[in-house]
Amino acid sequence: MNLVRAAGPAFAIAWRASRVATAGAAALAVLASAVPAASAWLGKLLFDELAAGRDTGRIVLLAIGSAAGLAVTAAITAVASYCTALVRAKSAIEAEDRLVGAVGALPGLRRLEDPAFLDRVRLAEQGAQEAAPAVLGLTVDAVRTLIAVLGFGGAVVLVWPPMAGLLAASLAATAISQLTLSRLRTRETEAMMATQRQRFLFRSLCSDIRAAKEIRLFGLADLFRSRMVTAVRTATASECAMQRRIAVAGIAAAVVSAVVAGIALVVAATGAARGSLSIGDVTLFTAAVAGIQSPVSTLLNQLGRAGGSLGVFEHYLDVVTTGPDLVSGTAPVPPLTTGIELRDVWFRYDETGPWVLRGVDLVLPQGAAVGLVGVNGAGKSTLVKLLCRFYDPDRGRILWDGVDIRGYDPASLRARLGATFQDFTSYDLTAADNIGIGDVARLGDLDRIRAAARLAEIDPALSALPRGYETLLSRAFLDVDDKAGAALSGGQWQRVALARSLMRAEADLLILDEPSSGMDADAETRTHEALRAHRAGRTSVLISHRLSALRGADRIVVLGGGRVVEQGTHDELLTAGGEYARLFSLQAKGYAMVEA
Ligand SMILES: Nc1ncnc2c1ncn2[C@@H]1O[C@H](COP(=O)(O)OP(=O)(O)OP(=O)(O)O)[C@@H](O)[C@H]1O
Repeated sequence: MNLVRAAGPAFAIAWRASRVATAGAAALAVLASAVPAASAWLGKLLFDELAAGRDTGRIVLLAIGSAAGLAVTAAITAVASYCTALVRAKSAIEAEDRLVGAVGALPGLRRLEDPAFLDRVRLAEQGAQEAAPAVLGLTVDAVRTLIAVLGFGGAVVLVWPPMAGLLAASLAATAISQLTLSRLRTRETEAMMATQRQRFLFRSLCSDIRAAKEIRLFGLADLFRSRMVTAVRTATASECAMQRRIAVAGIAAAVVSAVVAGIALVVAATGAARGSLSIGDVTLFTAAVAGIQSPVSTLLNQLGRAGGSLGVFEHYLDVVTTGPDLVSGTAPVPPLTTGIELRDVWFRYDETGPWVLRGVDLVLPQGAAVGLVGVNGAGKSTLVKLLCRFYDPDRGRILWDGVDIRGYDPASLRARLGATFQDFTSYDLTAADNIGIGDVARLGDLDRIRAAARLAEIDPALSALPRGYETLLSRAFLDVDDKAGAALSGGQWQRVALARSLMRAEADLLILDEPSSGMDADAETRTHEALRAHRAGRTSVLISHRLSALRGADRIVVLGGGRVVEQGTHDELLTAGGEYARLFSLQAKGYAMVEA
């Protein structure tokens, strides 16, 4: 059962997060639960003394004792609540840390592209926050209930034994309804994930600055809003149906409890009228029925909630225990001496999808600058992703100096690469950090950062920012300090991304996927001149649709139909008159027409 599999790890999170607060919350809650029974017993003695009309001093003492019990319960409960809040806050940090760590440790990209896995991560976040406090609350309530049942149960059995059976029946009914509801809640949460995904997608689109221009220009706001509202309506209708079921179950449980309490009162009152029970017995008996019913129904309620939370927590356990999405060796990657070879590499993004690479054979000799060419969708970026080992080929092998890269530790492989991706990231960090994170070990090395920025032709622009390299490249804090941030243009961001990849000056392989697509003609020419000098004698792959940028490459490889269709130097390929020559002359013709 879910509850059993998940309860131990959930409690372990609370325990690891704070032993003192967890133990404190449990001990105090248990202590607080013992006081009402003692208080009720003092109440019984008080009423018996009153009925007998004995010693006033004793009556006062019993009254004070009974009242003090209430005050002590309230004080202990308040401290226990504080400890529980502490456990909740610390467990959330502990669980989130493990969750983010587990997702970040996945070596490949496949799981992160799987919507079902992403839903699971979202559910895991929810489960991570709720499960540990829920289990702690459940444990505390279970002990409390046990004490209350033992404390009050004796009184019930002594006064009228059949009452115990009646109580047990009413509690069993509540237990069944709560457990059914908890299962329903979990199933409901899981079933609504696709709708929720749609809802958040459209909601975030409506306020996303990157989409704002197109949304306004194409008048998409109403379309996206209505799609979001449809998703919200579906989710809300489902939530309302669930709440209706919860309400019906709650009414049924309340009716059963009231009937049982009513029977208890009738039994006690007729017993007292007949003289078989004292007034104290009556107060104790009625207090006992309420004293058992209340904690047991709280426990069952808690059981229902914990069941729901633990059901969701199962997703957390699945995510944090998920195995790596790439099977790898642990050996560190040695420096490249001969070259990298792709041997009959086949690849597709999913098992039923079309093949993107269909038997690529390619050698990237050590020290050679290789240019990669192909029409949109030819598979150039995919090939780069395989070189970085974000995925493994479905067939064939990629060899690093003759050794399959699957035998190496992926982190060690990536430490030997420098790369600018076509869809690079713009980080809300300072200019220095935006470049420095390209080599985390040199994050504070401003000389190195500036050298990389100079190579990418972005140093003057960054130096001129209000706080130079310490300026935050984000508008997130401009409301509190007008010098706190700065916005860069698309081409400037691209140069920052390029500088980031150049931080690893000693990289064994430098990959540049369209590093200058957003730059103006001047900047592009200068950047490619600088890169040409930088790439000389280094192993590099440059992808560019601007074929003139690849002219100086030691080898140009043309991808087509998922294979290498031709390769050679610029001159050799022009002479061959194949695909490259066709593309090159098309571009050259375009420039000639512009000049004419
Ligand atoms: N993450 C992905 N999941 C599924 N299919 C993908 C994914 N990324 C790319 N593809 C598909 O793989 C094919 C090759 O894409 P890729 O990005 O490698 O092409 P490319 O040669 O770099 O194109 P471009 O010149 O437009 O950048 C395309 O048909 C694309 O739809």
